[in-house]
Amino acid sequence: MIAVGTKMPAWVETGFAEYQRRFPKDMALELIEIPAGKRGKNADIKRILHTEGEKTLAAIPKGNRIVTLEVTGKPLDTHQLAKNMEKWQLDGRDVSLLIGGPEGLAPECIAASEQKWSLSNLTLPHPLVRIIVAESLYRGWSLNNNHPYHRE
Ligand SMILES: C[S@@+](CC[C@H](N)C(=O)[O-])C[C@H]1O[C@@H](n2cnc3c(N)ncnc32)[C@H](O)[C@@H]1O
Repeated sequence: MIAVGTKMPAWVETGFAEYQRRFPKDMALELIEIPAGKRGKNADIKRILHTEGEKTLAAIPKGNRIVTLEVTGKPLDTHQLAKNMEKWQLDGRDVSLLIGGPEGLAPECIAASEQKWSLSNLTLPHPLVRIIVAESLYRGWSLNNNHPYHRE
């Protein structure tokens, strides 16, 4: 997971860590935080987004599948997500899940995206998105591995 924003409040760190620690070693969830640009009164948001986008793209290991979290992306229920995860695993490439900052992802990140995943029609705060994505992936893993965490 590559997410814009650092120094998250304790509840975000705790919530994310709670799911991150559950992943098995062969499907580890790693978090790379990209510092958000300073959004002062006369901030040039376009330039800030561009810088965040460049840093985000630079953080993606070569050859990774790029999946962007976007409100306007494709919604996936838990079974569809689990199937996607199986496909990702069979394909063999690691997956970089990109989460934007206050104004969203930079156009260059959206252009590089191979798959756009929407969690809801609601615009969610980016700190919360990390936790929801971690939990959803863990639930997908539990479904694929007959782990009792996911119940119908
Ligand atoms: C506060 S939102 C950005 C809002 C911005 N106006 C936009 O439309 O992208 C910050 C980031 O959280 C993620 N995000 C927020 N809501 C989401 C949703 N419903 N589905 C998927 N990702 C979401 C996206 O990666 C977004 O770039």
